[in-house]
Amino acid sequence: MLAIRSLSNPARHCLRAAPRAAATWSVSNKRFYSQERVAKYEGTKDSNGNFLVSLIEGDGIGPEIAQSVKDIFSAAKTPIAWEPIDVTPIIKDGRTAIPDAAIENINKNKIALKGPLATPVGKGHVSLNLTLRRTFNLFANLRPCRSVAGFKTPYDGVDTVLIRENTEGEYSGIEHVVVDGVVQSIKLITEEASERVLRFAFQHAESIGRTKVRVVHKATIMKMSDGLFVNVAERVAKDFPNIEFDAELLDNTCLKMVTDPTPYNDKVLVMPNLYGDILSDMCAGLIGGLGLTPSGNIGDECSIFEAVHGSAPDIAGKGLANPTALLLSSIMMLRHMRLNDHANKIEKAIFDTLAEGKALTGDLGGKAKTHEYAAAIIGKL
Ligand SMILES: NC(=O)C1=CN([C@@H]2O[C@H](COP(=O)(O)OP(=O)(O)OC[C@H]3O[C@@H](n4cnc5c(N)ncnc54)[C@H](O)[C@@H]3O)[C@@H](O)[C@H]2O)C=CC1
Ligand SMILES: O=C(O)CCC(=O)C(=O)O
Repeated sequence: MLAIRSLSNPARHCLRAAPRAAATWSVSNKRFYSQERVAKYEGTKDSNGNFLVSLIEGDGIGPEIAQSVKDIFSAAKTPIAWEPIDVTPIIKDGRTAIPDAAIENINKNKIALKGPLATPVGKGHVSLNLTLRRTFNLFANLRPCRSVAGFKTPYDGVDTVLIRENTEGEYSGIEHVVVDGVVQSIKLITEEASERVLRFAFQHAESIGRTKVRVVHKATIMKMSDGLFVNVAERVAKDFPNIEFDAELLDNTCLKMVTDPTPYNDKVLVMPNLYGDILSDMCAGLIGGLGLTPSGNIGDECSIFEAVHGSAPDIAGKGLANPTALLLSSIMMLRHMRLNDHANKIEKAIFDTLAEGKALTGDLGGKAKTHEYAAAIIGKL
């Protein structure tokens, strides 16, 4: 019997908020969301007609790579006005929370760009990255990963698209001590959150012209939690007859991807939270590292774009960081805002700079400092 009284406040809240998940293990036919359910951006503008975007510079290398984005956007005359916000955590009702002013700002602008936020290991405040995703119900984490033309790695032609459930699963943060020396961490999977991210995955496949969706899971072991995720996937797939659907065990996916990732180039992969976190770092390794991979946290009301990587404390403050991942995240953001011409222009300058290879940062084998690489991109706009 689960000792709910011994749980922390957030854990009690989560369990109470999800009674259906605990009680219902078979999948009903109920539709939570229509097929047309897609995140839409309707932005706010300042008096100069620029779109207002909330900016969280983040920790470690965050301010350095955010500076590159600001410089390049400014040089490219992108119609964006940044509103810097402070997400230093506060304690509200006994839980770690984002300050009200930051929440109001993101709710107003509907869109944010975020640098990495550091989380203490094994102690201290809960992850602010996860708190932001939950606060704004950013249910899908879209993580594309594509080989950079002209930059050679052992893998050619990688083009994976990974979608990660972003609000629950192994990252629900429900943990407690059962007795001394025994702790329990709960993986919470709900039919509702599974359906919304799975539906998003099928819709995304359609929107980018991919004909296959593959769910990645371990329902052989986690029969109820991953089993529910896979069951919902099978049901949602029926609404997308033009998309081929199948399922694969996570360990098999890892093996196959590091052997030859190209068979994944025609698919959208969708999976529970933790698997997506790990697999997306692995994909980054295939194309040259974390300095290159972007992501978008997509919700119905707001969306927050960020690099896949963290705060890189080992290189922070030295001007060595590669800003490409945050830059490509900001390109995803511009496309989400339907500013495609601006996105295309900056993206071309980034890829031309990488292909030329004269001003690469250290992680890509070059000697350029962050600002020198950014200057090279500006020179190609
Ligand atoms: N979404 C987020 O904000 C994330 C935050 N984190 C946080 O970041 C902190 C550090 O975590 P780590 O495990 O060290 O992972 P990390 O992603 O910060 O760094 C891993 C390795 O990749 C390198 N790297 C990462 N980004 C780079 C870039 N842009 N340019 C060049 N090299 C780069 C680092 O130098 C390091 O060697 C932790 O506090 C963690 O909680 C970690 C992952 C995601
Ligand atoms: O919040 C963190 O500390 C890391 C989270 C993370 O790696 C991610 O979810 O992308």
